[in-house]
Amino acid sequence: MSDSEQSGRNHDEYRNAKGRQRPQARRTSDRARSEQRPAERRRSGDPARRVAWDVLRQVHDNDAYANIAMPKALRDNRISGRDAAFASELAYGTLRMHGLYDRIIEHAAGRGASQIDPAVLDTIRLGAHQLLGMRVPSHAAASETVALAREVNGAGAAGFVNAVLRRVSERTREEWVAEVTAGREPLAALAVEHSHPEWIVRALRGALIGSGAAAAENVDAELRRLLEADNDPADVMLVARPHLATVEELLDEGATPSRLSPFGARMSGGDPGAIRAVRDTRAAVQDEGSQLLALALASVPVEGDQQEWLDLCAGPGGKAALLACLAAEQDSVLFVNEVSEHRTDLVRRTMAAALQSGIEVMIGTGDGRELGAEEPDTYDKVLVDAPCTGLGALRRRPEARWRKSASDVAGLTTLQGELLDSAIAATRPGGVIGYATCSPHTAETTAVVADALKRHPEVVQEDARPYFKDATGKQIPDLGDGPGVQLWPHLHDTDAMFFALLRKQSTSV
Ligand SMILES: C[S@@+](CC[C@H](N)C(=O)[O-])C[C@H]1O[C@@H](n2cnc3c(N)ncnc32)[C@H](O)[C@@H]1O
Repeated sequence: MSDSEQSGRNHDEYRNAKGRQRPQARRTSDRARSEQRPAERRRSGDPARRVAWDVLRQVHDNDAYANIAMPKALRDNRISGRDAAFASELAYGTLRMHGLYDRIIEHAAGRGASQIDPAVLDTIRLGAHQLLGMRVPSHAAASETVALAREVNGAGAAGFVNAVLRRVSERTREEWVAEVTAGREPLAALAVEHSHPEWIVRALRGALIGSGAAAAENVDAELRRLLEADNDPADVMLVARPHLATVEELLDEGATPSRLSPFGARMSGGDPGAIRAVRDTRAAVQDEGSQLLALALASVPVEGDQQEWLDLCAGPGGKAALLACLAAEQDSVLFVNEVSEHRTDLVRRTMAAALQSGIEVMIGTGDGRELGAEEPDTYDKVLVDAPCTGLGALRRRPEARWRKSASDVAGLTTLQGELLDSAIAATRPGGVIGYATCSPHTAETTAVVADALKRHPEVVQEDARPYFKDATGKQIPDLGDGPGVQLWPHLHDTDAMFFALLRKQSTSV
């Protein structure tokens, strides 16, 4: 990227693009509520359950993301404190677990889930989660959900909801699991019990073995732990961006120190947006795995001063912001590229404090697949945090598992390979490439890297494990057989991030 291209991309084009892109049309989430008659609204008496139902409908009807829809719904309905925590657990837990609940509901209702009106099915799912996944007393779970059904589904549907929930409440969760998994093949049974699509369970099992996190004799126990971790709501992790904020600032706000990242802090409750350092982007929400990846790439030795680093596909910029701060520490500069103008805009917002503090960052929009040909042999370090299925972050995105399909993988691996080719071309001899995914699927991780190594004899893979240190400087355990690193929710309490370290040889082979 030349300076003139940079200034064009950074300022004028950015402003033009921003001017053209109007905000998305407002979601119609409140439609059902506003259509209700006041008398009906009063009868519901439980705004928290209603909010949970609204969020489920937005997710299933409008493809909304629950963790974006929920805070807005809570704000709009002025729900806070324990009620907000209840509504969130109810909606997120239901979204995660409805793979299991639907099988139970089918038994209890005597018909397939697809034969139940989707809005009614969501109400029953909420009731099932209260009965089987939360400590809500049975009578309250049933009566409050039937009241909700009366409000949102109508009196006729409420009778059906009542009958189904009464049957659901007749057995414990363990008894239901035994009932609905009976006769299924072991992985299919595990998929139902832990509410994951079966193709994902198979992919995770393959990844546990492929990365060395499990062997044939213990893989099923490890897989079970992993699936349980996916269903366990993860604490919010924060990063104090170096030189912009301190971990102490976050601890003063009630966070606790993180175990792995020296810049991390853990929040077990509360709203990260209420923290000043987060609001002004000196700190941010960022999984520890992502922090470790950026720290690892920053710490890999590459000869030469005043280096140029590149984040090839950077939106929304979480790793780029950390890398930019770490680059500045080494008197180096980060170049940031992202294909989507909207996401480049997000990168700028993520980077606001870094940019204001004078940290030099060059931000541009372009197809990362072309950048290697445009700027060959240029960068000292290149990060490819590739678009992927996101199977490593299922614990953070309640609905994500149901939105992916096995057929998504092939298209993504082609793009991942092309981005990696371009990153290799853009790296100067002697420089390094960090290839990362937020998925442990071996087709997206080791297979993409192995194929790239076949195409590029000028590149060798190095052991990335020595660069993964905890907050005290000790080697992090259980990183797999190497040379790539695979993190796991059940082993590291991080998202299942993958990282491979490649070095372009100084002389061509
Ligand atoms: C996994 S995300 C990166 C996350 C980012 N590193 C962070 O920590 O915030 C992958 C990004 O790649 C971008 N992308 C997809 N195709 C691309 C391409 N051909 N060139 C550049 N970026 C691309 C996507 O828009 C997305 O923002």
